[in-house]
Amino acid sequence: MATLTLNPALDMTVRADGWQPNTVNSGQDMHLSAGGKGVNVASILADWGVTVTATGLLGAENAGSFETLFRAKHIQDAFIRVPGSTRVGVKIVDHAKQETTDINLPGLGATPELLKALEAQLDELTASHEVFVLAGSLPPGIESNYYARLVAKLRAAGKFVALDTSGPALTAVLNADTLPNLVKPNNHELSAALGRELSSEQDLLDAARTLLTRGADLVAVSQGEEGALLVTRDETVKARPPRVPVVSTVGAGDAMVAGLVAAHLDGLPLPAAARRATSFSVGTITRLGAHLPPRAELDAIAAQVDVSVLKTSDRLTV
Ligand SMILES: Nc1ncnc2c1ncn2[C@@H]1O[C@H](COP(=O)(O)OP(=O)(O)O)[C@@H](O)[C@H]1O
Ligand SMILES: O=P(O)(O)OC[C@H]1O[C@](O)(COP(=O)(O)O)[C@@H](O)[C@@H]1O
Repeated sequence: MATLTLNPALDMTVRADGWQPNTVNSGQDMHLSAGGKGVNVASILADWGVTVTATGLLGAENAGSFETLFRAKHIQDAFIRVPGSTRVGVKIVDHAKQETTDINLPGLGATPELLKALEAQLDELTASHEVFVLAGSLPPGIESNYYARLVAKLRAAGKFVALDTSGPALTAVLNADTLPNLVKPNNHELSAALGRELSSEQDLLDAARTLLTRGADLVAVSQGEEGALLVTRDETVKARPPRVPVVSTVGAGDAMVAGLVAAHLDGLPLPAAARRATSFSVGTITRLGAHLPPRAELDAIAAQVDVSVLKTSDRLTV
């Protein structure tokens, strides 16, 4: 399978317990990790034992930690190198309050020449890969309908396509004629993309079901520590995570996408897919960077995920 990251990020996680805005704070620790949504999905799927190719646009000047990650996890590096440095993603974690604050920057601009090279790379990968994960924001220079057009192209070629993005790029996909097989917005991203407040779980379910009638096969709406709603045309599942000591929530959503793709590859039924995806997310937030814990720890987390199958007509309480 292949992941596409048009806007990777070198995530700088600063631990500053009890930090306050608008004042001077002391930090305890700093950690840099190669990230960005598709990179994280690739990293977690590789931990699970899946053969992964990672493509996209990567700044040539600070590619080292990405290359180290790809080598360590045997991820095939199909990134197009871009002049300049990949953006830094600033993540401030407060272990005392169990809070994570993200500051995501715009990223390196793409040029028509780079997009041409990327298109050729994607065509080559289409010939040899069946599953594609398109993940993360679009950098400057890429039109907001980029994913929408790519989803149509990949699905016309018979590929399984998963999408995790936000903002205008998500709006464009959700309004297009061809939807991805799997879409995983969080509740805020889905509200913003549809331009209306989805304030109850019933609102989220209704929105998800509309996307299913328009061609998606699985809509997973994640809701942070509340868990996630996973909806197919036949079934609706709510997966609630166990409470864990959170090191950083960065990568929680990417881990969920990775878990859902791993479940798809194994043909798991929806409740088992929900359990696996949630265990991947919870396992990831107990450590820095997008990495799965050892198998025994992951299995123990999976056993603690609360999965309930809802009737289509069930009204949920928030
Ligand atoms: N604080 C938390 N405690 C336990 N599980 C969490 C927490 N935050 C996120 N998760 C798990 O990670 C999943 C994805 O998280 P979410 O924050 O919704 O994704 P995203 O990173 O895309 O916004 C959730 O469905 C949940 O299972
Ligand atoms: O591409 P975007 O939307 O700007 O997000 C980039 C950020 O998302 C991450 O992939 C984490 O995503 P999630 O926490 O949503 O799983 C970071 O590694 C990266 O800094």
